[in-house]
Amino acid sequence: MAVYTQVSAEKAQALLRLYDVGSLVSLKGIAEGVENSNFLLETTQARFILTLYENRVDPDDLPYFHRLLAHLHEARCPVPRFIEDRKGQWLQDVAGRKACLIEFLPGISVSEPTEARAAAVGMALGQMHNALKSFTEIKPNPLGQASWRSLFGKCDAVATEQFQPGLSSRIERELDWLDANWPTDLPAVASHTDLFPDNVLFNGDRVGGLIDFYFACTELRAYDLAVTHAAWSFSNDGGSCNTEVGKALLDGYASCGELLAEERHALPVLARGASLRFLLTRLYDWINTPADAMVTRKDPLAFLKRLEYYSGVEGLGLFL
Ligand SMILES: Nc1ncnc2c1ncn2[C@@H]1O[C@H](COP(=O)(O)OP(=O)(O)OP(=O)(O)O)[C@@H](O)[C@H]1O
Ligand SMILES: N[C@@H](CCO)C(=O)O
Repeated sequence: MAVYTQVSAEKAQALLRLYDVGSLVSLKGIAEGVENSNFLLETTQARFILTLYENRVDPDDLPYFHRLLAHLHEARCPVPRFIEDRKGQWLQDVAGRKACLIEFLPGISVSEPTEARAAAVGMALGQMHNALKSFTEIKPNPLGQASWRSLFGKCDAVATEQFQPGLSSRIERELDWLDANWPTDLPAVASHTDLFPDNVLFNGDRVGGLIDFYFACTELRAYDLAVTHAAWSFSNDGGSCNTEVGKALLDGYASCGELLAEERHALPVLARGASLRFLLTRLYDWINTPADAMVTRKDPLAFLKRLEYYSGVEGLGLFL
């Protein structure tokens, strides 16, 4: 349940008095998500998402996310807008947290992607990267390739071995391999870097919303595509790869965005990197989140399985 900070009806009413969006009808905590506290807030005029930023989002990064979403909205990409109050303020203080009122986008997130939906997501990602060519602000990726060794260093060695014997040496080998093979000269653009199925809202097979931009940063755009491939083309546990879904995603991307031959060539390496990134962040969270915490811990091994798949012969064939 991702409601870490409670918001009373009185506090929500006081917040809404700053805006010109009607008065409070209902306020419900949203169970999905693990990073922030999210509420579905309905007024006499419309529905909104009220997000309170918890410890994992640096408030200093919020203006970047605001400018990024404004740019994408201007370019007609399906992203939610931050709502401004009567004074033009979009950032508020609610219950001791930085908070924003955000446009509600209708749609459902899917748990079993089809080829049609994977193609639509690929197209939406390609369109987004195109639109962001004119967004020139640079924000380094705090979870980029250069950070993975030190992130692994923060995962307790004993707990890692207890989690799965041999995992430490497998990760060490992969870190070395990625250091030696990581591409550096590919096009970079502001990227989502976490476009998992739970961050895409569909109306039928049409993408109605791309949400949760709080990992957005400047990255190799083909890495963003590789993350999306790793997130969409496997069963949740990583045990099986749906090659047709993966192909539909890549074809959708190439039809709307730009995929240079050297970017396609680098995808096997980037997909291994993407798998290691989520293996490491999930491992770190697994070790450091108490088993009885309110948050559901995500399985790191689901991304070890993806890593092994991408490292094998079958994995290479995915991107030809
Ligand atoms: N703009 C929006 N329109 C409609 N629903 C939304 C919107 N933003 C968020 N939601 C709903 O709230 C849920 C949680 O949002 P989000 O994924 O941003 O949470 P989070 O805690 O920041 O993220 P995560 O744990 O996925 O990193 C989503 O799964 C979705 O159901
Ligand atoms: N998408 C991430 C969670 C943080 O956004 C994961 O599945 O590990």
